[in-house]
Amino acid sequence: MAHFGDFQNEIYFAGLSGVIQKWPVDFPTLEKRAAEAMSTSLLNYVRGGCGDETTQDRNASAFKHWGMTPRMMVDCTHRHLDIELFGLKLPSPLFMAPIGVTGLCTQDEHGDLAAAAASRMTGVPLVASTLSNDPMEAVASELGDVPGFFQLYTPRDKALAESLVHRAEAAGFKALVVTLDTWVTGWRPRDLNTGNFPQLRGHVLTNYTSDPVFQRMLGPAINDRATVVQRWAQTFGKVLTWDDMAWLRSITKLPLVLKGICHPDDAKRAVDCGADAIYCSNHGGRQANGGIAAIDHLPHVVAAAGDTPVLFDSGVRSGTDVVKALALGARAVGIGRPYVYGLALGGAAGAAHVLKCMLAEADLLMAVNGYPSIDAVRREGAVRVS
Ligand SMILES: Cc1cc2nc3c(=O)[nH]c(=O)nc-3n(C[C@H](O)[C@H](O)[C@H](O)COP(=O)(O)O)c2cc1C
Ligand SMILES: O=C(O)C(=O)c1ccccc1
Repeated sequence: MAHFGDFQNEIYFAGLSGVIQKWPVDFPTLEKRAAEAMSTSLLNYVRGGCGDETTQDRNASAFKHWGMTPRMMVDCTHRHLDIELFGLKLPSPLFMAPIGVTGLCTQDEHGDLAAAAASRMTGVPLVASTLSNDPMEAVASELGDVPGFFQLYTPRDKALAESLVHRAEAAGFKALVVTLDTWVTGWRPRDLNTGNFPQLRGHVLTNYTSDPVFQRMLGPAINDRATVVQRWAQTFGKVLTWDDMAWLRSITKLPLVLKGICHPDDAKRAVDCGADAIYCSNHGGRQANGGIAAIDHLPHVVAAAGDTPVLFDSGVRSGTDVVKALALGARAVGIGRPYVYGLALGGAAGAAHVLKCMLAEADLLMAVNGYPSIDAVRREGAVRVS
């Protein structure tokens, strides 16, 4: 696995000496280039959010309202970006958020394997989505020695839910991330106007069709796409309440992470119910419109979570954003759309490039800010500017 110093050599020092990267190093150019490479329908699905996209726009722009203060006369020759999470030592605080259509984002439609390969190339853990073109076992094996986490969309059928979780454990995933905010899809005008929902066209359902419980539910109809989609839609989104926590806790020994928590009281409740980590996120502004930016929720969620680690995503577009989220208390920081655009442009290598740029920028910012470690970043914090 490459070291950050290598990423600095590969991207930053190479740039200083006149080497031009194959793919952009900044998000706006990356998105523009990816938009040229992707089909309109896939681009709409990935880029879009809910309603008039106010929440989604706020997610990214709110990072500008947080500022950090540099410290001088600190030896930052060597920075330490490693973190501990679930007893695992991770080389950096970055992770890849679960994205249900990564499978469709490469030419060969094996984008889930490409995302896993990018994880292996960079050491940045992947949270593998339930919605996948390749079975989770294949994704896990592509990760090599880099730990991966499995994201669960909890089916209404409990036997199916338990089967997916047991498969994730057997495949070697190191944590279970249960997404709470998407038992039903948000109001997404771009997709509604074009009738474009990849899952409802039979894509990314391989974790279901490869599952023995789902196969039993369907019988011979497992080979009939229309029936698969219909049964999937019937079972997709269990309405979870706090009463389900005991059941969720009972079906796995893996660390349990609750994704989609934005309210401090929900964070407290999650900790009381035995969650091992809180994942503060508003699903990249794709579920509930009219909300405040996820990064503005983060400090309150962190305060409420106490010693329980808080993961964060939604709106992270640069290494600077990564450092700000850490300064506001996140233990680990996830990115969504940026690595998907990398995948669309250059497969595994393209996604790895995006991750390397994030890490190289974050590392360099820590160097010039006089923050030698993540502890130092957290200690210095970030302040809200009007
Ligand atoms: C195209 C797309 C598909 C997504 N699919 C999933 C998913 O399958 N499971 C999940 O928990 N979150 C999913 N998300 C939400 C991401 O995990 C993450 O919360 C969000 O993308 C972070 O925001 P960002 O894209 O602004 O970085 C998806 C997001 C996008 C853009
Ligand atoms: O597109 C998404 O954000 C997503 O996660 C999803 C998953 C299943 C159904 C609808 C949306």
